[in-house]
Amino acid sequence: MSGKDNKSTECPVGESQCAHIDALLQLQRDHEDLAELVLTDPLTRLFNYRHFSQSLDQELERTHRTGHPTALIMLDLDHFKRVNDEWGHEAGNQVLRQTAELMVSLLRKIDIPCRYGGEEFALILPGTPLPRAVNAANRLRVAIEESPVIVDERPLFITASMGVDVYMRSSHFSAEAFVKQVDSLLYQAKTLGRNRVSHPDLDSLKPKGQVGVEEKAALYGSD
Ligand SMILES: Nc1nc2c(ncn2[C@@H]2O[C@H](COP(=O)(O)OP(=O)(O)OP(=O)(O)O)[C@@H](O)[C@H]2O)c(=O)[nH]1
Repeated sequence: MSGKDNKSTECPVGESQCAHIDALLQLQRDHEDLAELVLTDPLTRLFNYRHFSQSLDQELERTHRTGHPTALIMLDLDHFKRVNDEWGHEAGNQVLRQTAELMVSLLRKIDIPCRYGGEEFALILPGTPLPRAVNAANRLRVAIEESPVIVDERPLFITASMGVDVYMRSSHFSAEAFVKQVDSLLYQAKTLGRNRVSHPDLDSLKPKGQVGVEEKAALYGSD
């Protein structure tokens, strides 16, 4: 701790044990705990819908400012109702927690994994072109498929379906419309048989005519 920090926790009346400072530090801890509670989902410890909504707005604004694309993955566990029905609600909760842990371990520190609701997750990947987001989604899909949850010493296998798309500086629609678009790709993944990642075809995304350097980087990455 620096001398400056020490000074900030000195007792205002010069006593070695200071009730005022203790109370202030406790208040600060309570405030941090509350802030975390407001923004996180208690079951999975991922960010909750409120934080997702705020972060997506911020990241899309950043995309407009900097030109760096924002990718969004919407993920839904497959046949989760069956898991609950056949293995019990607590086993279902265990699956949700393990899926969240896999997300955190496979994503970058700057990515924003959120529990969107129920068995649906939303992952914001700042500064990520579409092919990289699709790779990340597929890595996660395979990890989920290959990591059964152990319940009473028995393996419970689960799979996930995902939709992925990217928001670019040239995208002029709302965050809500973006989520809806990615959600419909997720729906497509479900109807195509589940345990898959649906995304726009890169060729169909190609802008007509000359492709700008920035747009090219957003679509394909800069390397
Ligand atoms: N254990 C547990 N179950 C949950 C939680 N939140 C939602 N669910 C369950 O998730 C299930 C979702 O079921 P559906 O929406 O029918 O979807 P599904 O069975 O996954 O089917 P598809 O999405 O079409 O593959 C329901 O049974 C909900 O009760 C939770 O926090 N814990």
